[in-house]
Amino acid sequence: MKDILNEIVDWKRRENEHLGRLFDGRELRAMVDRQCRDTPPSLARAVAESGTGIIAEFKRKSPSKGWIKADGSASTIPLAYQNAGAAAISILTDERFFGGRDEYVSMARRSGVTVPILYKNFVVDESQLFRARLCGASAVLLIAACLDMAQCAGLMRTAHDIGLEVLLEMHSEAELEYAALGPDLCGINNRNLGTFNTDVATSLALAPLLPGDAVKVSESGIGSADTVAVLRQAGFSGFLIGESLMKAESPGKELSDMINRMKKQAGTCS
Ligand SMILES: O=P(O)(O)OC[C@@H](O)[C@@H](O)c1c[nH]c2ccccc12
Repeated sequence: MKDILNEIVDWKRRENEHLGRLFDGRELRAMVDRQCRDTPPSLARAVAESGTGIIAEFKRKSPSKGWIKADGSASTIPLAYQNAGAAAISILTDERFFGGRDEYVSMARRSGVTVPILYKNFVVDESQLFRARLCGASAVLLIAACLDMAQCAGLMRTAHDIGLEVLLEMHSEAELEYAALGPDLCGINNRNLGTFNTDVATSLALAPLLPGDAVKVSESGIGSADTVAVLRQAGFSGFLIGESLMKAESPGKELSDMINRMKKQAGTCS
């Protein structure tokens, strides 16, 4: 089977080259310096301090599932997530594989989303960081499997320089060494990006090996309040949830039902 991650990263490099002909990195950086004087809301704080810890994802399509919600609107769904109690929103901005766009972040902001927004893409080049900041994101995802340690450290430095936080995604014990770079949040992806299969056991196995003071986020394959409870018990304070919400007729309502179940469970425990 062809490794999907390799295919995506190859494409990303070509796409960056093409986009770089329209605006090069230096121009984008100058635009950031001129236009972005605000301090975006902190994803790490939102996750650590919110009651739910849920980062609800706007994802219209995926390589494993195809179209999940082709007509899903970035002007209504992220805001519905926020109203349902999401701590933060994740927005897929890759177009070819996930049906996303940078504009979806600005559309969500314009619709009234004030919680932190995670810019979700396969970042391999700093021009993507500038684009993330320009469209209104608070944080970017960096994926250990796409970057060597030096590249990852460099991108993290640039992200911090322009006021973005970093959620660093890891998937295997070998990748945990990247956590020493000091990201704002440490993510464990339950999905193998080679095959796209998910298994929450990945988070449970790796959590004890992460630095004790890391803000820990479990990503992918989370579909119920029970799973969130198990992950919370294992030390996670953030839960990145996409498909199980997006495939519902009303993603906002689905999230609100899940949060109600979480609250009921917390009530029975105390
Ligand atoms: O839809 P799910 O299984 O709830 O997963 C959400 C999110 O974790 C997933 O979209 C994701 C995690 N890391 C990524 C990296 C790139 C693209 C997508 C992802």
